[in-house]
Amino acid sequence: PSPDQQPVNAPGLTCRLVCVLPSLLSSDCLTANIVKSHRETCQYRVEELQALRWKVFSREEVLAYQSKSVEEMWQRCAYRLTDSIQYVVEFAKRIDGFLELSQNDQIVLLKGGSLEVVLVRMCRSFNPDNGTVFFEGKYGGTEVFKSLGCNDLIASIFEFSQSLCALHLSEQEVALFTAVVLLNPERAWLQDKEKVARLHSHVDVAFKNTLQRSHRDTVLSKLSQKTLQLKSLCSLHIDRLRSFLELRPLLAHSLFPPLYHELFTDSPDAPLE
Ligand SMILES: N#Cc1cc2c(cc1C(F)(C(F)(F)F)C(F)(F)F)CC[C@H]1N(C(=O)[C@H]3CC[C@H](C(=O)O)CC3)CC[C@@]21S(=O)(=O)c1ccc(F)cc1
Repeated sequence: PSPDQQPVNAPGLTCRLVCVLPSLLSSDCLTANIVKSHRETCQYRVEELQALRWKVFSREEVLAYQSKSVEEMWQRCAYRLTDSIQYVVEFAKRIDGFLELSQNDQIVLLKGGSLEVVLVRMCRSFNPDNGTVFFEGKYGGTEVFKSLGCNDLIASIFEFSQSLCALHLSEQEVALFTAVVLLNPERAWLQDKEKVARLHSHVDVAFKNTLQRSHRDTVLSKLSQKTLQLKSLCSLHIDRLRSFLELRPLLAHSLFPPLYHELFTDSPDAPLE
């Protein structure tokens, strides 16, 4: 309301509105930016993934996967993961404020959070009705990944997807949750932690506003548990990957894409583009 129109008897209300309004506007703009960035940078649309749920691997196809070598199966997954992570890098770059962070902090956030974002995005390609995930064109259960030799990690990943699906997150909620996961100011080695914390809190407020408007506040507390599970999943991944690589020190460099090395091993080579 312009000054001459404002009701004389409610200066406090008008002032509060004027004070709150810009942050609501900016939080809605940030929400719109994050949801748009998410839609533009997922590999598959959720409608496509749901339409393909009937395409399940046959017994023969599962056996074929199980007869592959450990190396070949890790290589296939590593390439798919590297591919997905490149989409996550693009998602991050489109979030308002991310490119204003220092190059170092952009890389620190992506090294620490890209796998977590991929694991959240995975719930979109997971079918909770039969516990299968979309992989190389069809849906398969944990048995498809048997030759990886890390059944506990695979089982935990499937359980995580199953529990995330139980929250029935909308695309908007997945978008905002992955942005919150990515912009984590607690990542080690951040140069300007305060700047990341400000960006994180803007996204957090936008997420909370969105959830409150759709009466989904209960989801927030459940999602904070999910971030703890993500952390343990990722350390389990590094743990299994390290033991896999220790057995094959020479093979590793030829087996995995450079970006995979840059993100998941302490090797100094292959700068993150
Ligand atoms: N190398 C790998 C690797 C690769 C992947 C995951 C885990 C690992 C590990 F490492 C782990 F967990 F340790 F990191 C594992 F399990 F292999 F060890 C989970 C996310 C998966 N993923 C997806 O689900 C994408 C997410 C984005 C989505 C989109 O954008 O639309 C498309 C589908 C990308 C790679 C992929 S995968 O498809 O190879 C896959 C592998 C194992 C599994 F049990 C289920 C799936």
